[in-house]
Amino acid sequence: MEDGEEREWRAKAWTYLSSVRSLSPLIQCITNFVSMDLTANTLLSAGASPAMLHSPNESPDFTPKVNALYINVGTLSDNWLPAMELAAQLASKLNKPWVLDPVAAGASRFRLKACLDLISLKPTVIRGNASEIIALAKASFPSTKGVDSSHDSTDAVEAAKSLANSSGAVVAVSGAVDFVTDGNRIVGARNGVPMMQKITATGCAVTALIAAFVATDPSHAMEATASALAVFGVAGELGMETARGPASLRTHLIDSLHGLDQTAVISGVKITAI
Ligand SMILES: Nc1ncnc2c1ncn2[C@@H]1O[C@H](COP(=O)(O)OP(=O)(O)O)[C@@H](O)[C@H]1O
Ligand SMILES: Cc1ncsc1CCOP(=O)(O)O
Ligand SMILES: [Mg+2]
Repeated sequence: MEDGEEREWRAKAWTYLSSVRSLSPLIQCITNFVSMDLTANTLLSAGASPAMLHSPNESPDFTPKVNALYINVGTLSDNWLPAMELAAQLASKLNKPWVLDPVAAGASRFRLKACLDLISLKPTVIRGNASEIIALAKASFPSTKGVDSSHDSTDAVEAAKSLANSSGAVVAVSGAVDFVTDGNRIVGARNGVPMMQKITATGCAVTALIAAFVATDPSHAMEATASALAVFGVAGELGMETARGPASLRTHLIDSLHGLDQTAVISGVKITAI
């Protein structure tokens, strides 16, 4: 039987999705080439307004207008890093929420240092898979195979707490259970289906969705983050009912996210305190 706290989380998740739909927050995405399409479509289907603008020449004009910034280092190259740093600096200075996806953080020294430098610019939320969060917490190379995790999310709970405490960010570790912590509290979202790991960029897309949820309520980043992860998971579960494999799940997930109603969210979201 569900307790009052679980019920509150279900209602909260629906409130966040409804706010994204009614406010349609503008999300600046500086993200990797692999994920651009799925990320933009995920944001659109949730009701947000994505803009993949990454030139350092336009961030001074554009970043002040956005509701949140999303930075993802997936296909990092030398010339993109200054653009990411400039946008992050602007967002921090303007008190706008910004969210980091540290793709493959432990795969190379360049990537690890880039992620740690970005974290020094005070992201509101960091969302990675277990291997990425462990690499960042240990600040050690080499510790990640590539973009896919070689750890379970439960292996990274202590690393997530430690990274949240050292960075001041809310930290989310995705996996079979998505854990979210501010360094003090921890909650777990038990939504989603394993097949979501077989679609490239679902992690990138859910981090962008976190940015949209946080944009509607920047002072409750932990609640918004857990809600975004659970809602994306519910969309995955519903999409899986008619999907035949990863390719059709990708389509059905986007359709389900767009069509989620109050009953589906209230009955589907599974968030509990750990
Ligand atoms: N075993 C699983 N069961 C259910 N959902 C999962 C599972 N693994 C990943 N997911 C979901 O897939 C999405 C991407 O997570 P993940 O694969 O961990 O990120 P990344 O793509 O960055 O490695 C998240 O929404 C997560 O909740
Ligand atoms: C395959 C790949 N290579 C560089 S970025 C990228 C996409 C990673 O997406 P995700 O972290 O969501 O699986
Ligand atoms: Mg990833």
